[in-house]
Amino acid sequence: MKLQLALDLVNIPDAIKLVKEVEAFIDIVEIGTPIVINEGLHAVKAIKEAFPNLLVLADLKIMDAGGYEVMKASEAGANIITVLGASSDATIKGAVEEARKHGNSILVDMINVQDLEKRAIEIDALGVDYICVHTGYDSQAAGQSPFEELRTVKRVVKNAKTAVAGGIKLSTLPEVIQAKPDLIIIGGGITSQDDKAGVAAEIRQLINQG
Ligand SMILES: O=C([C@H](O)CO)[C@H](O)[C@H](O)COP(=O)(O)O
Repeated sequence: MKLQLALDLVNIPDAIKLVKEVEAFIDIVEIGTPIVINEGLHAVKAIKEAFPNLLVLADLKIMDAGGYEVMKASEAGANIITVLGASSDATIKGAVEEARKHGNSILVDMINVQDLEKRAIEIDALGVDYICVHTGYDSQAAGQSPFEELRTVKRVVKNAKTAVAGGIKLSTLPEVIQAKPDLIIIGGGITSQDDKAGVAAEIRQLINQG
């Protein structure tokens, strides 16, 4: 199980400062959608240059023009790029094809997909690297969590790795670990804590214990 730190509500200098605090405990840094909106792909480039040994995920949530947008993110230094599960098969196939040219990976974000089981099976056949269940901020605010959806994708996905995101914190991590996803994505559960390094270390320890 790998750990991805999601950075969403920071600018580039604060993102670098934050990653420095926890870099020993994480595998992947996510440049979240809000950062990309604020700073563009420069944020991906800056983080990759500052932390060449960490994998960088660009959370573009691509919905169309899969090949082109994956190309631009790859040129900026991203190792993993996100595409929405609700996008067309053609978009997902284009994204995968382009990612392969750069030795990169595609994570499909299943946020708000209505028939999760059916779409996960379809997407699993398209050769993507990760299928990620995700309860977005707005659904988290309405009291939702991604744990049941994680169990669904773990049951039906046979080829891709599985990932989970959406409000995960230290107290809910054991339930997530029990389902054994390949990738656990945590944003606010680390970034909004006073002792970020301490919490990240505890999270890493729990994940390592599996
Ligand atoms: O993808 C995300 C969200 O849609 C904002 O872009 C977050 O990175 C993801 O939800 C993880 O963050 P937390 O929910 O704070 O753990």
